[in-house]
Amino acid sequence: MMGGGEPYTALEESLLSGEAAARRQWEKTYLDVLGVCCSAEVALVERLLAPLDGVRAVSVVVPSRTVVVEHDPAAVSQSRIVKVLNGAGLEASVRAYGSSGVIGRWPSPYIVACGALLLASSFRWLLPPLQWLALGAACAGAPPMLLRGLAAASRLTLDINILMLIAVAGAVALKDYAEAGVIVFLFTTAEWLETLACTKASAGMSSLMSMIPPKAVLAETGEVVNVRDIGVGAVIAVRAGEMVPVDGVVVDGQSEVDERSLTGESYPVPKQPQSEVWAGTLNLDGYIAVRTMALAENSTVAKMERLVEEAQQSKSKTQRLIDSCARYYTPAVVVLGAGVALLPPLLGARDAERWFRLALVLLVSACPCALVLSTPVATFCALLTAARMGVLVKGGDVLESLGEIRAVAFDKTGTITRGEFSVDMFDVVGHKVQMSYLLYWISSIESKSSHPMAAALVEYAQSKSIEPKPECVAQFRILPGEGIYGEIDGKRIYVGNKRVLARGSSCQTVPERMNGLKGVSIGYVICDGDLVGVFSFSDDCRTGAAEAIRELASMGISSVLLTGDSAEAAVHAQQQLGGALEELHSELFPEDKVRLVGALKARAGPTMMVGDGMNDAPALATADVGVSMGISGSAAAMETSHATLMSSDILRVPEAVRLGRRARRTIAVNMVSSIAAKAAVLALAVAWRPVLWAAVLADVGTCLLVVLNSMLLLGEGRGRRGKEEACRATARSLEMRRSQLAAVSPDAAAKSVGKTGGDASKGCHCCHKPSKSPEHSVAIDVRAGEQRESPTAATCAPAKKVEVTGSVNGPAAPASSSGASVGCCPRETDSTEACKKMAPADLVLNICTTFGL
Ligand SMILES: Nc1ncnc2c1ncn2[C@@H]1O[C@H](COP(=O)(O)OP(=O)(O)OP(=O)(O)O)[C@@H](O)[C@H]1O
Ligand SMILES: [Mg+2]
Ligand SMILES: [Zn+2]
Repeated sequence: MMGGGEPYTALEESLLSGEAAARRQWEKTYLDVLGVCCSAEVALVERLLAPLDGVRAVSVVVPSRTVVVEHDPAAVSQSRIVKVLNGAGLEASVRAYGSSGVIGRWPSPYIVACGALLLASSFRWLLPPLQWLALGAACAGAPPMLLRGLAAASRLTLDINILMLIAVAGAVALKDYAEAGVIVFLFTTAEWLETLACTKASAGMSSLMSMIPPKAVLAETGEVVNVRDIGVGAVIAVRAGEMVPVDGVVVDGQSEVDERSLTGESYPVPKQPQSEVWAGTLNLDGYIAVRTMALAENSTVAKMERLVEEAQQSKSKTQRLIDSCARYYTPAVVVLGAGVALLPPLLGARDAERWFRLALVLLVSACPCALVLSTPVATFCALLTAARMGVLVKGGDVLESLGEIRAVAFDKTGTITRGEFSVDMFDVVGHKVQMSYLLYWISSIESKSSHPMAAALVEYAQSKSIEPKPECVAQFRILPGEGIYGEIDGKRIYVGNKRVLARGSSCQTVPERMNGLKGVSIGYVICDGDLVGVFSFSDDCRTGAAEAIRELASMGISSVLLTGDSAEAAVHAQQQLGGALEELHSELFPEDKVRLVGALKARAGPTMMVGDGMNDAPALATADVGVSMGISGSAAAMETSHATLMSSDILRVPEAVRLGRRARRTIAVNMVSSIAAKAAVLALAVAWRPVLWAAVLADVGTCLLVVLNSMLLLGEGRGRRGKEEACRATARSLEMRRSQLAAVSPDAAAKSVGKTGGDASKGCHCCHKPSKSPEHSVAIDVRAGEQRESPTAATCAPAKKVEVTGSVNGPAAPASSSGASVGCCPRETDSTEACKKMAPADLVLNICTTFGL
């Protein structure tokens, strides 16, 4: 965990009184702490808990008023922690497992008493002694403020509670009891309202946090065990309607699983033996037995939780700026306030009371809480929204960078394309080896590689009833950007592209017939220095890839393709995309990708790189925002990236950029309005009359507005999606089933394709618009192994720069009109505009729903 305290290193652990340390069992407790309202209290919470023995890490999530404590229950119990926090008036309680966090709907008795007394005191014009009730109101509402203020003061921190108490004391000193009562009432009520507003945020957070069921059933014995106690390799039973408790592989049964919690897309994903399933996803129908692949604490969803928590801790650029200013600015204003109160009377000014009031107004206005809240609350809400739509963003910094992106570099294999290759052609060259041997060698070596092409080759061999034997392979090596090498049966074998041909064989001429092939990746097999086999692959673009690139273009973001594959394959992808990409770069080594991303950064500005493979990791790290594809993508890419798309839906890329932009705008609005409100109050005080309650209202009011405005980000992307989302989802799940069907029986798939193909020509099956999307039908045709046709439209191309680096056979194919392939459900850009315009109405709506009106 970052920020709140570092985990013990092994060394420190051993330095701890040996035995005790060894027996330590860390556990995480989630606490609802209603008293946390400002960043000032974060320091307080940390100072309170960190010194306790047995507490390893403390993290405070301000927007959802959650404190996460990692502690050893044997050394310090949950109730002890709660007691310590409540001792400082922080109103802490342990969050029950799976509960939705803060529930306090009703105002505390202090607020009620304060309000009632204040109301009664307003009749003082009838009965003057009633004015004392206002003093009573101030006293009734003050205890929680007083407790927190004292706790902060005793630790030499200056917080909002102290400032407010000074203001109340000042009002009392001026014998203005009504004002004192109003200040206390406004302050406590605003805090309560803020807590209510935060319920939404914390509900969102716990819906992320507590998806994993606490218990699981062992398949063999039927025994119910704690999820934490399940080891790797155990087989657990998951019945219909249950959550999958641990990441694993299905070993028995068949079912459909809703992976929305991870991918943000809710449609049933079919699972059968060998399919991977993830913790936190919902088994919809059917029984499956799952062999676990990770401990519960290492499951993907647990990693996600940790990331969202950590993202809260890592401060963004804007936030750091505010923090560093706040440090100087609060003491400066206290000094200034004292000066304003004392100097003019000392210099002989007549109106001492006015100056004193002015000083109090200055002090209250000095509270930076709205400004300090303006970034973290917005960041938190945006991160939560991102996570819910299946984009895991690792921190506020990344979110801010997302909003600045001017160029996107896409990897080809597995990012723009599906990464599901099919072998179109496989031929033996020469008479040195037989086909069956060749296939046996290749599939054995390839089964040690994780490249998408490897899977296709292994499958191809298996379809010819040849079983790979990876255990017979020696000296296996990956040659980045080229292919692989391995030794089997005493033969030294290279498999890969043209470069491998140059490396491994003396004959460097490409066989005659290979020159005619266009739009496919070609592979070579070299055995002991001789070319012995050639094969060709094809791979299709993902649905939505063209749409995503066009959407980026409409946002003023240019897209380029970086691939390790051949120029022909790059051009083929560009054709399938309808010429949407601005530049193509092919036959790249990993370091070329890094260089090109750097060049793009220098030329176009902040750059995003989207990739999936091992060879993308350095480029991902170089980009301003590196986005890795999918949970099933390469682990290295996921580690080095700044954000991960949990699903393979590439349309999330423009959506994430849009979210980043919205977040930046929200933060700017928050900051400007919180500064403007203070400035207005100060101007009013100087020009007219210092009104203390107005200053308090401006302070707590802007705090509340900042929170509510930030929460608009929680709804981002919801209304706009809906129907079209459902439409795309069904289309995709149909497609998936079809491809599964194709794997089992190509005939059946072809039939089903024929049917849908017919539909596609008439219109989209769900929105009934005439389908103009060649992308749609082509994808299907290719799947079924029918005649492939490129989706080039009849309209001629707009002048677009298509730059192809690397060698190309023949001139680059003309880019087809990018306007031609409109998906069946175009994303309504107009409705996005409408959404933006609705913001003020949204705010009202948000306030109403938040307070249950
Ligand atoms: N396991 C393998 N089997 C056969 N060929 C391979 C293998 N690994 C790599 N190659 C060859 O090397 C080329 C470059 O591989 P690399 O991993 O750098 O890029 P890629 O993943 O194909 O493309 P992209 O960069 O778009 O993801 C591939 O196009 C392929 O021709
Ligand atoms: Mg790749
Ligand atoms: Zn404040």
